[in-house]
Amino acid sequence: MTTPILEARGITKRFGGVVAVNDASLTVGKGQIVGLIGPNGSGKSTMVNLVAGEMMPNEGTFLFNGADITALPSHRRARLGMARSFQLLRLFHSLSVEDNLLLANHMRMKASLAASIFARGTAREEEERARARARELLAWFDLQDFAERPVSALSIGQQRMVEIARGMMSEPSLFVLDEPAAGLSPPNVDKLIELVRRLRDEFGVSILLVEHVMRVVRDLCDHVVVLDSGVKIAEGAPDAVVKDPVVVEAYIGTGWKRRAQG
Ligand SMILES: Nc1ncnc2c1ncn2[C@@H]1O[C@H](COP(=O)(O)OP(=O)(O)OP(=O)(O)O)[C@@H](O)[C@H]1O
Repeated sequence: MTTPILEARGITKRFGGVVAVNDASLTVGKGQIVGLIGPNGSGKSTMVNLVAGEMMPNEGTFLFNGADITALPSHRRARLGMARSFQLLRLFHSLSVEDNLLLANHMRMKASLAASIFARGTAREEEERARARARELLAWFDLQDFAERPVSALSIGQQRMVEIARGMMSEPSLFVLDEPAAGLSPPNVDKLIELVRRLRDEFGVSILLVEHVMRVVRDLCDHVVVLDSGVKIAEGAPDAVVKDPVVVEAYIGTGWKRRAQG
């Protein structure tokens, strides 16, 4: 295991009587792609929201690069180097692709406006730097021909790329991807796999990946954590984890063991 970039230790989150995440721990090593899987309602989205700081756990600790970030809200975590994508894309559909990237940067700047202006020159210089970075990223994502088009004119596969490109504007060291393959056609799933691998290899971004599409998990992940009813029931290498009887039973939920035992 490489040095951890993210450690979730003993995380519990309750919603009234529902324990959505129950004393769960996971670690993402620097440069790793770690998968978070589990049946519907097992607590994956809740864990992602907790990691991103959009909600607070009832118990447990989050460490980012060894520092305790448990009490930090999402914008502070973003400034430390965390980005996330959303299951339901959060793009501005009537704005151009490039403006979506610039707006992400603008919102981040606003959170630390004075600091960024005094430390890094004028707002105009900052804006120009952001535009150059947006163009570089759009080229990297092979979206340069769509820069001026409204997001609404793009396919769902392209929109997912735009959302990931937008997250990359802040030069994150950890990217949390929430079901990036949902709704994609098989060729677009292939493209996504290739792109996520390149994100890690070329930018050195560590990735926490929530995904239902097992091909993506098996192809990409160095390590997989499985939740069921909020509890971590297994973790390990993807090929071993998907064959683990405990995991199979959690997914099919029909007690195949009972049948096997007669
Ligand atoms: N805001 C909330 N208020 C009350 N209960 C919630 C809330 N968010 C999630 N839950 C409950 O917590 C449990 C875990 O839900 P969560 O959405 O995290 O699961 P999931 O693994 O992401 O599911 P899916 O794969 O369907 O997206 C479920 O029982 C869900 O109903």
